[in-house]
Amino acid sequence: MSYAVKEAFLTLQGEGVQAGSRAVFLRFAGCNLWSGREQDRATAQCNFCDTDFVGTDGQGGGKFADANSLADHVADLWDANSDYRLVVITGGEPMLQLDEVLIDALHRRHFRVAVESNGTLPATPGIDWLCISPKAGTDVVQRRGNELKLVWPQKGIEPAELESWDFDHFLVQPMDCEDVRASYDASIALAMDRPKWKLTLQGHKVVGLK
Ligand SMILES: C[S@@+](CC[C@H](N)C(=O)[O-])C[C@H]1O[C@@H](n2cnc3c(N)ncnc32)[C@H](O)[C@@H]1O
Ligand SMILES: Nc1nc2[nH]cc(C(=O)O)c2c(=O)[nH]1
Ligand code: SF4
Ligand SMILES: [Mg+2]
Repeated sequence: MSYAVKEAFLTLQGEGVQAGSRAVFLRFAGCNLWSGREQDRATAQCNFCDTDFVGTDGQGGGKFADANSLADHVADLWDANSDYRLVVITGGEPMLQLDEVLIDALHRRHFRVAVESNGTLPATPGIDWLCISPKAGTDVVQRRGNELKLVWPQKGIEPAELESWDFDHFLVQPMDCEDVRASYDASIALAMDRPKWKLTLQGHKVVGLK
């Protein structure tokens, strides 16, 4: 299978329980909840996205003919430092393209494979670290993983109803928007109110990383 990659780059994971970890980010093009066009944002199923995932024109992006060529590209970005290899596969929605052939190819190159997904598609087997971030009004079929990351506030989601899902960590992440102070306050209130939830911040934005 071929893969459409918006961008791929080396950075530190900015979000969630693995925040601070050196990682190659592999951002697939395309999403099933928004076209990525600004004129469609208001009517999209997910309308607060902070990411450009349209096309294959970003840094380190392109079309890759097969899993081995894409896994080689990821390994090149990691460079000579060989231990603790981590790739974070995101998007867009990575489950539209991620298959077991690619996961196997990354494992053969000694990567741990982390994935960020909206949970509306079943997770591909073989993922080492799965983060699911539910979106209001969507049918989340993937209710098991390592971390559940709720962007907050979102009308139409009740945190209490997510607490029976099978995750090791329940995280609340302030929505980046015009009134980010209000998102901080709402997220602090949730974590103070419901001790199952931990506050996570988008650290890469604070320190100026991609
Ligand atoms: C761009 S999404 C790509 C992966 C997948 N489509 C998803 O939504 O989980 C990566 C992460 O950024 C989060 N995110 C997107 N827009 C955000 C915003 N405005 N503020 C905070 N987090 C945001 C998503 O919820 C998700 O956890
Ligand atoms: N540094 C950094 N960490 C991230 N964690 C999740 C991200 C994403 O866009 O999926 C992201 C991102 O875009 N950059
Ligand atoms: S599901 Fe993820 S990639 Fe798609 S629009 Fe929402 S935040 Fe962006
Ligand atoms: Mg991001």
